Amino acid sequence: MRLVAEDLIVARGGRPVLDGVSLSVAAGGALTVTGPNGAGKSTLLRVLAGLINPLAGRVRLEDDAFEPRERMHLLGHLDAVKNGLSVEQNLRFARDLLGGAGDLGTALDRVGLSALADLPGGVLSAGQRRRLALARLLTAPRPIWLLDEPTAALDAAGQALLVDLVAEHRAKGGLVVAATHLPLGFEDAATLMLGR
Ligand SMILES: Nc1ncnc2c1ncn2[C@@H]1O[C@H](COP(=O)(O)OP(=O)(O)OP(=O)(O)O)[C@@H](O)[C@H]1O
Repeated sequence: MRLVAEDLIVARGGRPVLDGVSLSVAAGGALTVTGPNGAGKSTLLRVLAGLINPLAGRVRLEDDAFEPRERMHLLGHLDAVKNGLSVEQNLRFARDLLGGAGDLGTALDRVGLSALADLPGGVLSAGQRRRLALARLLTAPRPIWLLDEPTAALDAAGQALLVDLVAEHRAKGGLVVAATHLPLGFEDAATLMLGR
């Protein structure tokens, strides 16, 4: 499988944001998208996820029969935690919505949230919410991970966990596109600089 975007031209609010952006990431690969505030990193991830239509250009998967958006996880700025559901219920809801079958307890254990499984999502700290978002990647496996500032709010152990999860995902043939201002420590990641 290969994720390919060709000559994307994207406007938001009537202003040009991306002008002729292309990328190609093979199975097992990682691409880090960098650039100053407002350069269009989040916009690019949303276009890849099929949530924003480009004015021109296209996103496609090579060697894969599915629609790109059916194969992707977008981990965005907002961690989409439902405050009234428990941590485990939140994870079950997301898993079932995405048609996954991963074990909830195993995923919560992996991200360090087992002891909080029965707490309401609304009381989680920012880093704990981000860890819950990482658990969603595990319970509903999809080959393409689109990660927007994935280390935001994560402590050092959480950042190391992210590096491990990404390495395991790539070893299984997954691929990752991550928007970031900080070095993420992903091995052999290519870089796309926007806004230059
Ligand atoms: N819903 C929207 N309506 C209009 N303009 C928008 C909208 N969302 C984003 N933009 C504009 O698109 C441009 C790119 O925004 P985007 O969030 O993709 O940048 P970014 O590179 O991710 O920035 P940051 O580093 O600050 O997170 C910005 O100028 C922003 O103001």
